[in-house]
Amino acid sequence: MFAYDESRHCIFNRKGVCQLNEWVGEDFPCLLIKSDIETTNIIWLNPFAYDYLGLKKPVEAKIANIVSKASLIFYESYIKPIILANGKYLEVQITLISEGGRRVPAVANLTLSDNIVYWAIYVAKERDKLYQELLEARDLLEKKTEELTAVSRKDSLTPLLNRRAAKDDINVLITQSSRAFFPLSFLLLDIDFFKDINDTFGHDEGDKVLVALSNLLLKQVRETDVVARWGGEEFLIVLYNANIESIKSFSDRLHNAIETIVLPNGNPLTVSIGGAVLEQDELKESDVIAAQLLKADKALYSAKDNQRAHTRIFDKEKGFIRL
Ligand SMILES: Nc1nc2c(ncn2[C@@H]2O[C@H](COP(=O)(O)OP(=O)(O)OP(=O)(O)O)[C@@H](O)[C@H]2O)c(=O)[nH]1
Repeated sequence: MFAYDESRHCIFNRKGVCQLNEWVGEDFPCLLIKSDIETTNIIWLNPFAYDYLGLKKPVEAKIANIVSKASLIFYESYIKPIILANGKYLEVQITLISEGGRRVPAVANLTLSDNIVYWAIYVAKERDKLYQELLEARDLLEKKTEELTAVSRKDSLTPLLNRRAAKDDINVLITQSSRAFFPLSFLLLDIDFFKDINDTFGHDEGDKVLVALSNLLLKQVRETDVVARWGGEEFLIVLYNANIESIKSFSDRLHNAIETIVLPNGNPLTVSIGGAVLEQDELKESDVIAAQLLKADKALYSAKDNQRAHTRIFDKEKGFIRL
């Protein structure tokens, strides 16, 4: 048994506890609506809903008047059967037609009791805004992470990879080669008489030479190769799927290209290169990179000891081969 106390706008149950106070609806910052399950006539709205939808009292509207056509079809074909079966449907996305015909995304919670559908509708503008902000923050974070990763992989002076990033990339190539073998060529490249360049033209001019050479190296290699600044005036190039013949044609081209970098005194820049080709059985080494670099370094020293400005390859049978 319920009793309605008009002066307090309250419906009390037998124990005198207030069960429903329709005027409290004024305080809810969402749309509260009651509709008939059969006719879809709107029976009651809270003041927030009246204002938001721009309806006049007494309300003579149906659900069709306050939601989009697509939302109405969705309600009739999908939501209604569910609330008839389960008594409720929570968090459903609908589109409201607000005052002035504006379409507004909203989220509705519906319950069914005594053939009346109780709608609590939250206008999703703020919610969408928050979601949008979250997406933007995530995108920004991803972009910043990418930028940071790129910065942490770069050498501080030149556009080349630093040592650590190069090792990471070379290890990827080594793993691929272990699955289905292809040769990798390790080339250590060292500028000739770089100390003299610094001493004669100054450290800044020396830096410019390092940057010019780095840019040139990037132009000479393929996407799949790795180029890094390995130390002060030493560079590492790992050629993907390259044997001694490949190194020969690559280094011929490279020496010619490097000589187009002209020093302030008019002399061309030259470099010495020491190379080693990774054999399949060397993939078993505990540190494949270190083992190849040791061979390449020996070949580089051999080139430095023999007039510089050329490439030498370490060969375990023939010793050092001048290319
Ligand atoms: N400008 C500049 N110089 C550097 C940088 N890193 C190392 N160097 C210099 O590179 C020079 C290397 O000198 P050396 O090892 O004697 O080699 P080199 O003069 O090229 O002689 P060879 O290799 O035998 O032909 C040193 O003077 C270093 O100070 C750098 O980032 N910028």
